[in-house]
Amino acid sequence: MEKILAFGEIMLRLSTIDNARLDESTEFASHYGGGEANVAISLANFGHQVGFASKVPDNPLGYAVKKHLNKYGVDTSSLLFGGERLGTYYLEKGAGLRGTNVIYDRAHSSFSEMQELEWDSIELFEGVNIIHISGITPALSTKWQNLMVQLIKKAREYDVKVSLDINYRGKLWSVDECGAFIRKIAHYIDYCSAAKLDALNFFKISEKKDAGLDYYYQAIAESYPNIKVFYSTKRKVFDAQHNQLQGNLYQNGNLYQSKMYDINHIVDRVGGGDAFTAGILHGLIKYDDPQKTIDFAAAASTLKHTVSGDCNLFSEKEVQDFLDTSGEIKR
Ligand SMILES: O=C(O)C(=O)C[C@H](O)[C@H](O)CO
Repeated sequence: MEKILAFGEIMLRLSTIDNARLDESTEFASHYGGGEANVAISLANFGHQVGFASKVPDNPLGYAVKKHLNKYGVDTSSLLFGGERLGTYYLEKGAGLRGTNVIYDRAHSSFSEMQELEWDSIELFEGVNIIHISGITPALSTKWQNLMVQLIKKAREYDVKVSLDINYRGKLWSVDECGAFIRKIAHYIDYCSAAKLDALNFFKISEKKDAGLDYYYQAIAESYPNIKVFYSTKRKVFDAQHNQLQGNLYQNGNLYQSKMYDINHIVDRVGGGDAFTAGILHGLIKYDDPQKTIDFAAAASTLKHTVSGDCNLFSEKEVQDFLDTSGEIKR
């Protein structure tokens, strides 16, 4: 069985209730969030062997994170304890035309303050086939940019494939900073989330009139033939509760697309991309069929929009049932 190791920061998420503004909120719903942790949990729910490497404070807040991950079957033997605080983020939930707003409170967190990779590489990569990382971690500090390069190179030494979700976060760093970093590590990546804007902004591909997504993937692959799989979602936002979503997967020179889902009652959109990424990794590991993989990933992401919190809570069978029945009552 393949083992995946997700690596990144996990945070406490405090969300406003009933779409209240943050400054008038007297109570918050609490969840845990973090792009890579969300992927780990979703993969565990699909039945994979998955670990999560991070650092949280050595206090009840950190222990609660461990319990949260363990509840879904995520291995926490690489979860370190120490440092000052658990990163937090606030989510002011949007409604109608008012979009959701994220406010980070993660400076000086145990994870972001790490000065070196505190793991023993042999233990960290023991039995691991794929490491999943995202562009959120290097956005935390220049120190983390250096550490990520070290981590990725180590992963390659141990013959571990590298999955990167670019996950650009404009509140953490600039497009230029992100692009410079992505181009620095791109030669070491096997699977990469990227859409047209990522191709233009981060891989510096020139825009070509009327070119389809496959043109951009092919152009990136010419410079980085090591990237075997590209994937992205195409999203049309009507308002905070109504989006359309379609999945794209580029493999072996071909573009595969899912159907376009009309999600007209969004409960919580955050983590939808992570659910999609987990669906892609699941498909790459389990199905030797790119069309099946993209159909599964888009369905998994669509289902995620129906539950609160960052994590996708559906099993492989539930996603498969949804693909087969599309929302019918099951009796
Ligand atoms: O934005 C971040 O840094 C997070 O990791 C929080 C959320 O979990 C993430 O954005 C969801 O993809």
